[in-house]
Amino acid sequence: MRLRVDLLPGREYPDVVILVDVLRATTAAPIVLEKTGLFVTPSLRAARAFGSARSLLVAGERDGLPPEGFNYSASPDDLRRARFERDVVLTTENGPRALAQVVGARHVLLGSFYNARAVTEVALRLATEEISLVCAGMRGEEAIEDIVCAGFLSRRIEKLAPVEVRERVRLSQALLRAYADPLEALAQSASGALLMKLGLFEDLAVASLISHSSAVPRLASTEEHEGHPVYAFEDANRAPAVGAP
Ligand SMILES: O=C(O)[C@H](CS(=O)(=O)O)OP(=O)(O)O
Ligand SMILES: [Mg+2]
Repeated sequence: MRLRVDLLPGREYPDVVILVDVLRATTAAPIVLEKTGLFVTPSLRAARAFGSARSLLVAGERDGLPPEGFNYSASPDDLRRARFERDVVLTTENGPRALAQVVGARHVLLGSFYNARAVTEVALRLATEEISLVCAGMRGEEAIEDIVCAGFLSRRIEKLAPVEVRERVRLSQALLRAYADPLEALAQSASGALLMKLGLFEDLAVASLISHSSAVPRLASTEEHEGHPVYAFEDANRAPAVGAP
């Protein structure tokens, strides 16, 4: 089994992808999915239209803040406290765009520090040839927090199973070692700086918590809404096993 890290999305993915967008999409996703159904889209327009067509709650951000008319922001701290009466459609700037680049993989999972143990175990259960940890990045550039998290997840996977490791796995693990803890890495990242400027330090604190959720968002289906993709997720830890009767 091969283990790879991509600092940004950008190739064909044959088997299992763990998409990593620590600040904040793939931290928010398991938090929502623990409580209700989850859809993700890169498009603000599609989020609004799909949300109103299906009577969903709309969550997300642009420039770190919830767009007008949204029920929730992308804040993991707020979402942890929320009680959802309906399913949620989430749109953020980087994670959903990165998602659009990995949907060809056999299995697409969303991972972060927050669901680290669960997502690595599910990835190992599903994979037959390769696990790719794909960092979402920020506005097309590499993001420290995603690479450090990829280092963390790859180290866990290496402890759990024999894997053939590609060079960038070592690179991500070296970056992981450069920080005393995940929170320090998050605080030094561009996304972290933006969120702290907005007074959202608690989001960094929540995003650096390790294995607080056993929810593993797995891409279940994709549909078009007004010309934009909308991705439906299920919890791989609750859905029936692949191939089960
Ligand atoms: O959740 C977010 O706020 C980020 C945008 S930023 O990096 O904080 O500006 O979106 P994401 O898609 O989760 O990277
Ligand atoms: Mg991000």
